Amino acid sequence: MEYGVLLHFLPRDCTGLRLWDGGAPQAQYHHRHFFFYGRHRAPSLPCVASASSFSDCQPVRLEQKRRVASTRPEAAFPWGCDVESLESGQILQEWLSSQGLPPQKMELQRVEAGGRGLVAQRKLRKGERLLYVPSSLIITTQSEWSSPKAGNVLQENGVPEWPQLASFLISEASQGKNSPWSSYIAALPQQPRSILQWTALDVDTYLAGSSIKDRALECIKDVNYTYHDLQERIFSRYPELFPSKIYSLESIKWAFSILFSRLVRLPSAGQQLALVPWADMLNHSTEVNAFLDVEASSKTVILELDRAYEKGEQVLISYGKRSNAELLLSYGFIPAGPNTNDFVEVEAELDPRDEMFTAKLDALQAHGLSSPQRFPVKLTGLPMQLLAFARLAVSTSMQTQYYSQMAIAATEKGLASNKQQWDFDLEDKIKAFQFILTICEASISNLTRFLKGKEDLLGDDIIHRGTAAEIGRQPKAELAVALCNSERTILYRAQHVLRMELLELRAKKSGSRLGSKLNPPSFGPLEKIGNLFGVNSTRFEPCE
Ligand SMILES: C[S@@+](CC[C@H](N)C(=O)[O-])C[C@H]1O[C@@H](n2cnc3c(N)ncnc32)[C@H](O)[C@@H]1O
Repeated sequence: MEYGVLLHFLPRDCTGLRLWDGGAPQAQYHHRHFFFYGRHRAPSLPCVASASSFSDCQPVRLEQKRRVASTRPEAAFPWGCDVESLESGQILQEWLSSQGLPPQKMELQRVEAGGRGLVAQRKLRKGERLLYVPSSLIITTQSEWSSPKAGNVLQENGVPEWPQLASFLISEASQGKNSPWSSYIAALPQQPRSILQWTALDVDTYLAGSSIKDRALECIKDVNYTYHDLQERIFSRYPELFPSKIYSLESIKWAFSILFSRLVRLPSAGQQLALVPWADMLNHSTEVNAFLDVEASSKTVILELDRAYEKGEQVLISYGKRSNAELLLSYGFIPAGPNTNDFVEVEAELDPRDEMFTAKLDALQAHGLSSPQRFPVKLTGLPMQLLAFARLAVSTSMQTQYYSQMAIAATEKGLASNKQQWDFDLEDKIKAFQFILTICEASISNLTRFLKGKEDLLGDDIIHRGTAAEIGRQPKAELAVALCNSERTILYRAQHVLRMELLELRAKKSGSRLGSKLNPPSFGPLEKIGNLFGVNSTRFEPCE
């Protein structure tokens, strides 16, 4: 995963689509940038308030919740099904079989977390290959439109893949039974669970405590901008092909939510983006490493199992190495249990009262960074880049030539080329660790304040629940609480490590032997994923 991606995990590229090449080379559920013509050209949107207009971390009041509930939009289109509908799934499977999908070893069933999922009908071996969805049954930008003229207009106007695929879905959905994809579309949820189903007020209300709030608002805004761009440049110019009643903001949001939560990238097909019917009924697990891809010999989409399954067990795949916040944004859920890919973004900034502020800022900007700058604190460790930034921020040196070295070390590239950077003065090291501890503690306070405010709304017990079973039905407040709890867990771990580190450093400074007597920290139920911050392990690690 690119470092830059972690800092701006919905990367913006105003020239059009920029895809996020995250994680492993295998196929991943692919939620990335779909921006059409660039937000600067877009009209301002009354339905989406700007991030800065929202207050931070206000306790949520019941009246506010009622207001949110009463403004929730009704589905403005007749297609799709209830998120738990097995009947439409059955019809889908029959249609797929008639079109060449071979007999399956999994069956669509209701599952505890995730609505519907694919369940093994017999014992499945590790390494076994499943699915074999023929290429004629997958949707890509190359798929033929039932209304070829509409498809051609988008191609001729250079509309990027994401808005093209979204328009394809709407076009086919609007054809009803006349579309060859009608059985697929009928089995898609009418209310897919991405962040696009949240209003800006929902985000402001429920994600006020989380580092993800601004990203969520940006994401909603971006889809709004994309809709307005499409409307202005395509739909309004060809109203007979793109009637405004059908190509509405609501249907664009539905289509993007479907893409957010179901689109995959197929590595062996030149990284092609695709919707793969049937395969997209598989739910995600943070603990598996199985992905979809095209099998060269059969030219079909397959899943190779990375573990065995018993009959009746739900088969799971990986949507990629996603943090809980990313899973909430794209897929609308928070996984149960620890997620080793989880991280929370913290914001580090230079002190504007520092007399060397301008020189330090210049050094950062010369290397593509800024102040404030966001860094991902992962469940598995703190980023070394953050330590480099902290070192620059607390440096009392007037020697500006060192600033550049520190700024380089705060970037992904600089880290590899400068291994000597951590040999800095003990006093500066203490200050740098204290700087990071203060940032983490400020975020912890923010989250704690938010979670306390939520108690009124959710009842005392909910703060301690947050399991997949409870959040299976996805009330927004519960998702927000689960997210804030997971973010706070990461920050508590970081806080613990930093405090231990500071104790050691201060002991070293005062010549005491205390440092050598410290025990490795214990993380209770999270111990399962390893003593990640034990004294011998790396506490700071490079961002991937
Ligand atoms: C690719 S679809 C999977 C099929 C989906 N369950 C269905 O019935 O259409 C992705 C969606 O499934 C749900 N999902 C997947 N994995 C999940 C999990 N581990 N926990 C809760 N929901 C999950 C989320 O709503 C997500 O947006």
